[in-house]
Amino acid sequence: MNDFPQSGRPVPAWFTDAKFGIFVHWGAYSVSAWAEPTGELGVVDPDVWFKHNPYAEWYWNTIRIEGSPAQEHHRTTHGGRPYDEFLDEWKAELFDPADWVELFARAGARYVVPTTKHHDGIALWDAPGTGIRNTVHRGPRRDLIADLAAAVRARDLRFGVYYSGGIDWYAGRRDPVLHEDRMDEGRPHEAAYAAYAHRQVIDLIDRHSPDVLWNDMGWPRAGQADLPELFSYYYATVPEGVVNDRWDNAHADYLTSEYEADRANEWGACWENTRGIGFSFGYNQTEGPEHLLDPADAVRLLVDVVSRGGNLLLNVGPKADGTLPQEQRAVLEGMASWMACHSEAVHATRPLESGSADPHDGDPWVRWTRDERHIYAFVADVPDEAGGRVALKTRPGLLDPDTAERLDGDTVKAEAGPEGIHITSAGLDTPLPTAIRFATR
Ligand SMILES: C[C@@H]1N[C@H](CNC(=O)c2cc3ccccc3[nH]2)[C@@H](O)[C@H](O)[C@@H]1O
Repeated sequence: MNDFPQSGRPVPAWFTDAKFGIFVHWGAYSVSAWAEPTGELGVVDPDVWFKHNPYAEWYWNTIRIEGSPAQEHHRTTHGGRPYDEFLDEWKAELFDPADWVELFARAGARYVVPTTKHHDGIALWDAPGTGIRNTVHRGPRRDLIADLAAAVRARDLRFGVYYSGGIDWYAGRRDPVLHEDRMDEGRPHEAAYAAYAHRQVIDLIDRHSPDVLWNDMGWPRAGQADLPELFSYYYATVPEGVVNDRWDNAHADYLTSEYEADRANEWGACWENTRGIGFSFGYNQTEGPEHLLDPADAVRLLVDVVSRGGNLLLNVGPKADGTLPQEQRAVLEGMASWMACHSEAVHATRPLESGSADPHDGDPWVRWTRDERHIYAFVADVPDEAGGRVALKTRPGLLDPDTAERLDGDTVKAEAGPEGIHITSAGLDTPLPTAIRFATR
């Protein structure tokens, strides 16, 4: 958990209003595309995590752990050959950034954040200091970041960059990380690496003026004294830019949580929860439907996060050929269908004042958002035997029952009740939430 106050700089309204972003983890690890679907970060026993890492983007680390199933898989499937060869095998021959971005936009995403350099040190652009170990000179032979940035901005979405400043198993020349207690041993802190990383982040700023600087796993100690200058340069270049909280407590415009880890960061003016659609960020071919969110799960996650004042950064892990896995597309398509009539209850809303209306888990499932003139109740899983009738606990006088309207157009009846508002409407017995709009008194 971060034990420092957020920067105090007001978070730009575009970020607080955005509510929903798409993370993209794409790399040489998308060729191996293999991990054990062990479970969620923050739920899996840390003693189990690294040897049975569900993050397919950690493949190079996991195959170097003696006795790991990934090591056995790498031996039997890839003959134990060097990880670096996956960069040359990665062709991205079907990469169509406009197709990706159209789906992201329809799903309701307002920003997109691709990995520019993950822990394996392979850059998805012609990054300074990388020589030919990047996707411009090998494998795809394409500046994947520039191509995606152009498509994102052409669709009027915001563009951010993920950069693994804290871990670089190549430039950092580090042994595998075996346990979270020894995570720091896997991190390079030398001045040479710090200068290398600093120069690359400056290059990304110069090339793309990214709206989000999403660093991961901290920053090399030898370079931390230079971070204030880096952030000043960033804000001078991108006045509405936002910086996340993973710079070793140096600075943050907003805090992040990941799956169930660091959930204590979910407070304050704005925060962001990130996770994959399954248990991995990089594409993992071993994941089946039982490991993935379905559209209702994804919508409920988004609504719950937004109702508590956060953003959701939901990840897609493209295949090596540049296509989005069909099962991940299906989740975003489901979100797009729902968002078509629910966007107003999500984007640019705020949480309700605490105590004015109760969220509820179970049957029914209830969450709330508001804007200047309306309050939105999201309802799901209303038991059938209740005949579609559900009591919403609200502060007396908060809502005008006569103004109730379902955003999907179906009919709803509302009347004042002893604990707030009673609504009666058919078809609320599904896991997919339905929003009911009320005018505020
Ligand atoms: C977005 C996500 N961020 C991860 C950073 N890792 C952690 O924050 C982390 C790993 C871990 C393992 C045990 C206990 C805590 C941990 N945090 C990366 O390691 C992932 O590959 C991915 O990029």
